[in-house]
Amino acid sequence: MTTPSIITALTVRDIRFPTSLEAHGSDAINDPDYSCAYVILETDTGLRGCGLTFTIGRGNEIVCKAIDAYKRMVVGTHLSTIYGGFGTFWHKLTQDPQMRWLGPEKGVTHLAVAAIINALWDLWGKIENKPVWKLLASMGPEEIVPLIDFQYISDVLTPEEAVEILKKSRAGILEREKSFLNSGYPAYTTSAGWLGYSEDKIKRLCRQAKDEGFTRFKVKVGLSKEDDERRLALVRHEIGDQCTLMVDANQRWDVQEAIKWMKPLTKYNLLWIEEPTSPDDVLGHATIAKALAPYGVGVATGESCQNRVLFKQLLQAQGLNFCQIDSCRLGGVNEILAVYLMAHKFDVPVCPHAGGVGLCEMVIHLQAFDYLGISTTQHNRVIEYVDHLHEHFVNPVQVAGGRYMAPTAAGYSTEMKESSLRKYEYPSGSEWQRLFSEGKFTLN
Ligand SMILES: C[C@H](O)[C@@H](O)CC(=O)C(=O)O
Ligand SMILES: [Mg+2]
Repeated sequence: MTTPSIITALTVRDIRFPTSLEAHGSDAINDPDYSCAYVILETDTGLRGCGLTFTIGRGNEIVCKAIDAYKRMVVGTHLSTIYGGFGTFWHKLTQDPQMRWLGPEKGVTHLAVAAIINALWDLWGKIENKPVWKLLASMGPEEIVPLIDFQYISDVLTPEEAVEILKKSRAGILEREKSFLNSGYPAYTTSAGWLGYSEDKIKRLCRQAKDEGFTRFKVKVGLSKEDDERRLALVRHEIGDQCTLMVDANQRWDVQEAIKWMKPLTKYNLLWIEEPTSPDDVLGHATIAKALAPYGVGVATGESCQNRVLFKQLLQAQGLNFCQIDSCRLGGVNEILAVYLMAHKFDVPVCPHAGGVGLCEMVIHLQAFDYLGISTTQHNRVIEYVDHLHEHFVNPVQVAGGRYMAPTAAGYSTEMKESSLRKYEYPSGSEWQRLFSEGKFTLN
């Protein structure tokens, strides 16, 4: 293969799936149509890198527009400039002296950066003919650390400390890689726990997931105390006392409301309450974590945590017991590595968020590298799995016996099938045209 040398084009496509029709992904706050702003990078040799950032429908067009605004900083750039100084290139995107005003490093512009960075990692894996987890594992500490922008986190983690952590963690990496290739990584499922599902559907999906080997389940809560009690009693009965159960409120409560709401639910032996309050409320999370600790319930958060700086504060304030990085909310792999290293330093396990489209495909690469080269353990760590939309990917995630299998294809597993892109591009795709004609959706 001729190695590409320059990015010649960046295309972005608005891809949406009508998941709200069957309440897939529903929770106390969100009624999602799982969507992605999908980026295709083309190079001078015809090799393509594909990336995405996740949204839940309306507003996806705004993220696509934001990605367009970054085109000028990507198209025409030599790959040696990007991959030879990835942390510097990442900083250039996120600190552009005008685009920065729309953030900084949060919201639509940070989602846009994530999609571009994810596409660049997919391209890098394809150039090196390695899955991204293997690409990362093949890099030494002195290659990993320059990928990261340490601005605003150097009071907690310096490049020198990061090198020391990575050097120490390399011991045994080959044995851990063999173990990962043989037995993958433990998962939990949220697919039985969406808030809009009927009790019969929840029962059926719990049984199905248990038959498939899952022993960890997450259930949505937060709309009605009575409904939460009924649903948790049902799920705990279906899965039995030996299985692990977590709940997720998707930012529904105020701080004291969260504590009051959760106390009676602790009888269901819950591992964590996820997003109990605003993702911006660091001290609120710390108050909830302290109040629920005597009940043995941890706090998990991160899927809406805007950047490494907020994660830094959550870790400093002991506002989370489980760190849930999201492959598209942060600015892609480079920033996520910073959060993994900080979480390791604070001895907080990372359990990636993956409830969306394409997220499962990415987080297995990230969590595999945490196991191989950062925390070096799978203890108290688990990756979320949702059983939606994997059929639209060229290299979909593989899960068996309640465990993710190691991806083997080169890249970041983010490439989608052209047939799916054509069907689900919004609003011109054939599926959307059909849904409009049937009156199931109106063009908003
Ligand atoms: C809107 C999404 O489906 C959200 O509910 C996912 C989530 O919070 C999770 O998977 O955790
Ligand atoms: Mg969640």
